Amino acid sequence: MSSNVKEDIKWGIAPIGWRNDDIPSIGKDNNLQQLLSDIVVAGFQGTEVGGFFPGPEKLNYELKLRNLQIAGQWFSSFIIRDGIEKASEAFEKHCQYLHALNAPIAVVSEQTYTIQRSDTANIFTDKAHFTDKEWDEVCKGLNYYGEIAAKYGIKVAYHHHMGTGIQTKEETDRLMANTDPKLVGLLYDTGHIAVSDGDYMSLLNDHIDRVVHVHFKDVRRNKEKECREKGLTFQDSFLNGMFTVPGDGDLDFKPVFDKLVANNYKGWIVVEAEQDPAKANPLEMAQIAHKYIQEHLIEGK
Ligand SMILES: O=C1C[C@@H](O)[C@H](O)[C@@H](O)C1=O
Ligand SMILES: [Co+2]
Repeated sequence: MSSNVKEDIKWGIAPIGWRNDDIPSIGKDNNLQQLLSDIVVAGFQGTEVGGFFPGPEKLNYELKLRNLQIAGQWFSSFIIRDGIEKASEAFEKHCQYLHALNAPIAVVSEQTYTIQRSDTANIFTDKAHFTDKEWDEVCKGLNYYGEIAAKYGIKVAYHHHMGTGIQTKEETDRLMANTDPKLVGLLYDTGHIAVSDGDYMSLLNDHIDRVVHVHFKDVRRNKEKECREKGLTFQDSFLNGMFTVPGDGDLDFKPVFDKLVANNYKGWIVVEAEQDPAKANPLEMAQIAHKYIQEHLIEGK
């Protein structure tokens, strides 16, 4: 059965185009009210929580004024570094915050050993790796996160991510094979898998039944090539324009969207494109994405 596109799929855009959690100085003048109002102007239904967002009371107030919803929030997990018990305590607080926002998704990434915030590591060659014992610990911990999240009516969406121990399709296959489908879902991020592996359809095709959340991140392949040749860090790569919004880069989102719809995907698709807001006006980028989605993906469905 296919999705009913209008009812089953919600469209969001992430704060990362306005302000970047990994480099707080980027876009620091874009405040919450401005960001949320831009999202409404561009025509999206919601967003994810950014690192600078306030507590639930103030945030719910600002969201209600604009009829916006929260899809979820990134959680930096340290199961390997801190052990399952301590990591789970932090995760439970995360779920309580999401629950107060009525948000359905906890985006999880195991950040032990990640190089995504390094000032020197080459994002294309220096990624993290886990030992077999660490893999077992992460999978066990993620299953436990799934149980915690379920108490709050929330789903765990695991985010494969450049620079981390779970980046490639092969690594994501291993994660999916060793976690419980009822407890751990997959966040499919087009941009991360396209830069990691080149091919971005195989991951979706093989794990479509586990996908509970989606990030639409486009890639400028010429910029990616330049960044790869220079051996840049993750931050320098996105500041040099490696990522952009759908419709502005080289990925084809049509087969991705068609696959999701054909498989009866129900949930959020969040546009997420980290760039330098001083070079790429966030509202203009949001409008480009919205136009592309309407004209190339939704129309005719
Ligand atoms: O989902 C994401 C959250 C960001 O903080 C991260 O660095 C970005 O690349 C991403 O895909
Ligand atoms: Co993402």
